[in-house]
Amino acid sequence: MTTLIEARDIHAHYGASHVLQGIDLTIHAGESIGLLGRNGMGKTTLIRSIMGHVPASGGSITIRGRNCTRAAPYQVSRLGVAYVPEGRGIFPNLNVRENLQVAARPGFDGRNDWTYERVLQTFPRLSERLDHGGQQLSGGEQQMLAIGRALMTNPDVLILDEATEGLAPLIIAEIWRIIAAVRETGMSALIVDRNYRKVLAHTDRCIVLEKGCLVESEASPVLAKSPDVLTRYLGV
Ligand SMILES: Nc1ncnc2c1ncn2[C@@H]1O[C@H](COP(=O)(O)OP(=O)(O)OP(=O)(O)O)[C@@H](O)[C@H]1O
Repeated sequence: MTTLIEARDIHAHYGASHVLQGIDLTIHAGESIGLLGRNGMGKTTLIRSIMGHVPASGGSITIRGRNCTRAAPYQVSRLGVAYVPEGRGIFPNLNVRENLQVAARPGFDGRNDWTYERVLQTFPRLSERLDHGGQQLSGGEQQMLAIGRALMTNPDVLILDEATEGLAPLIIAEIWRIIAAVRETGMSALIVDRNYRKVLAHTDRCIVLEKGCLVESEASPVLAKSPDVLTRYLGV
C-alpha cells in the first residue's frame, strides 16, 4: 500500500497552550479516515498542522515520503492534498464557473480526471448556477462549490472539516452522497464531522482525539460496534 501522509508524534502549540500532544496519523492511497473527538480536542489543529497552516512544534510529517514538517500550505497542496476548511473558503466575488476554473490544475502525477465537466456532473446544483456569484449562493451551494474547487486540483487526499455544518438535511444528504461517490473513485479522505455515525459509515478507519492525544485508532466498522468507546470519548 502506498503511504500518502505520515504524521509522527505531532505536537502543536497556540502560545503556551499545548494543543496537540504527540499524534500519529497515516493515510494510505485509497484510504478514507475519520477524525473524531469532542469540540476543542484538536481535530482542526491536526489538519492545519498537516496543511502547514499551524507549524508543528514537534514530530514529523511526510507526504509521499518527502519531509513536509515545515512545508508551506501551497507545497502540501502541490503534493496532492486538498483541504476544504470549516467555513468553506470560496471566492465570494467570483461566480461559480470562475471559482471552479481558477482552481483547475493537474494532480501530482499529472492526472486530470476531475475536469470542469466532471465536477459539474457531480454537483448538478452548481451547473444550474454557473453565473451566480459566490456570495449569492446558499450555504449548501457554497459548500458544494468548496468541495468542487478542491476536486478541480485533482488531489489524492481530500480533507473535509465539518463539511455539513449548519446545512439543511437534504443538502447534508447530498454532501454525503458526494463524499461516497468520491470515495468510490479511490481518492483518500480525511473527514471531520459532528455526525459520528456518518463518519463511521463513510470511512475505513477512525482515530479519536481527546485533549490533544490520540486515544483510539480502529477500523470504522469495529468502532461503530463499540458503544462504550463512543460514549467515553464522544459523549454519545
Ligand atoms: N487560533 C487559535 N488560538 C488559540 N487557541 C486555539 C486556536 N484555535 C484553536 N484553539 C484551541 O485549541 C484547542 C483545539 O482546537 P481545535 O479547533 O483544533 O479543536 P477541534 O477538535 O477541531 O474542535 P471543534 O470541533 O470545536 O473545531 C481548543 O482548546 C481551542 O480553543
